[in-house]
Amino acid sequence: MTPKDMFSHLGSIIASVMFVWAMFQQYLPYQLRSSMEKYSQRLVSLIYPYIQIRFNEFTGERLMRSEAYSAIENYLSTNTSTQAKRLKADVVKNSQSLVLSMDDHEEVADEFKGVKLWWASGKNVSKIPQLSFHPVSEDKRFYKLTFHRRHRDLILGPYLNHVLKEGKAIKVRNRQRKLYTNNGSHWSHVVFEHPATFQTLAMDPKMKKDIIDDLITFSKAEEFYARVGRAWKRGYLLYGPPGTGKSTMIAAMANLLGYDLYDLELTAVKDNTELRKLLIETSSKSIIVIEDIDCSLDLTGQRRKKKEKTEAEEEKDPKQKLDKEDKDARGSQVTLSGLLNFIDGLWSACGGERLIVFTTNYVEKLDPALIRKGRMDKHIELSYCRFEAFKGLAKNYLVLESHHLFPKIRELLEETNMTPADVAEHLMPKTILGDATSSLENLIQALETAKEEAMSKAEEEAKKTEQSAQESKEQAKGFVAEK
Ligand SMILES: Nc1ncnc2c1ncn2[C@@H]1O[C@H](COP(=O)(O)OP(=O)(O)OP(=O)(O)O)[C@@H](O)[C@H]1O
Repeated sequence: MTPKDMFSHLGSIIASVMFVWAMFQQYLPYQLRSSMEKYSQRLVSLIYPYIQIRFNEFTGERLMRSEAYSAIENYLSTNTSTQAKRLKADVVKNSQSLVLSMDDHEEVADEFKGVKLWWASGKNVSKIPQLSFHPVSEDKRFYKLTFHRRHRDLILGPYLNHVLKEGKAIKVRNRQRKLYTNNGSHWSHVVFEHPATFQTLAMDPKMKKDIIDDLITFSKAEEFYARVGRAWKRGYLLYGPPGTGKSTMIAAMANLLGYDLYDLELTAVKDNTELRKLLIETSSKSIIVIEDIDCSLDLTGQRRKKKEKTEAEEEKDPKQKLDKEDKDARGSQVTLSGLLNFIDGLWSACGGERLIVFTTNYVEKLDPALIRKGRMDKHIELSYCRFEAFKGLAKNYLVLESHHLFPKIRELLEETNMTPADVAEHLMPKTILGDATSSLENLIQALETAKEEAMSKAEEEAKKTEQSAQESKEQAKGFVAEK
């Protein structure tokens, strides 16, 4: 039989089937037709070895958009862009990127633990016009999952859990993140769009890797925390001089994990009750940040007095002086024990993962109770810029992996304390046409000046110490002579 004959044969079979189907539709009474359809479906399901599950887009009496449908949509968005031939693209509310999903009546295959299954998207067009106050589409969309019945337990249990979890995680990754700040006992938010990432953060690469690993392990450790009966939280203490990247690192953490940020201004919180209310309102997958914890909180139970801050410290960090004066003027009765209570106890009342990050410029001033392990699990020192961190900055700012001025810079950075913020400032091109060499020369000059200043300061201090030692020696001599 030639292919042409085959097609004409097939054509006549289709024509006969269509004819029988038309007769069936037209002449059989409705009741007989529906019971025939019912029994034929039962017969097919006896022979047909596949199970099908349908997930409708809208469910319930009030026709709410189904969470399962939207999780599946997100889950399939990763598969569809590579497999499906017809895709739909949309900007979903609160999402930061275009979401691709398969178009109606498309099918994609998936595999789970060696088992193959199929997802198909479908649409029933409603024939009856609907009157509803709810945002109901007239087209009823659904996903249909098909799999062999011998894999029933695997698919209905672990696979569907995996799809829902993964789908929700994709949604979280794609959503627009928010930066919350508290105004008294209320949070208000803006869209969080800080460009800092761990890639742009200049620090020792080993230390950086260690922090990234720690964060990722934490974010995937839901089962572990549930098994050992601990609240899913982790505390980080970031300390180091101003301009060493503490705030930048927090932004990089939020970007890495896709978490929201809650910037908690403790001095604006009236008391422990208000603090509890604010913290309970934080959502899961968030980082709660308390910056400059040493200035925000009275570590002894009473507000600190201005004079406690030595002049030298204030000179070193004028921002803190201003902050503190401002805070003293407003006042807050949040106590250390209130904060500790929350960190220890109340976490358990809130589900989901949370990171709490404290920052300080003066770690030695913090009450040991606040930073002991278990409360602040990881202490991270952000320090002056050394050569490894500089290489990161040079790569980001100047797109340079090496340069003949690098050895000189290495030498100077080992001898001089300059913050990454200052180094970065010198690497910024001064003119649009500024080249890398002139930026590096600028930096060398700044480092040499800083080195000279540090040396003359040290000399001055040595002189002062010698002078006061001399004075006390003479005083002692006079005292002995008087006697
Ligand atoms: N390690 C770093 N890598 C890249 N850029 C940095 C780093 N440290 C600081 N910077 C740059 O310097 C600026 C100030 O840094 P940042 O605010 O993160 O410092 P900080 O330690 O939080 O200071 P403060 O204690 O005053 O709040 C940032 O905008 C960032 O561009």
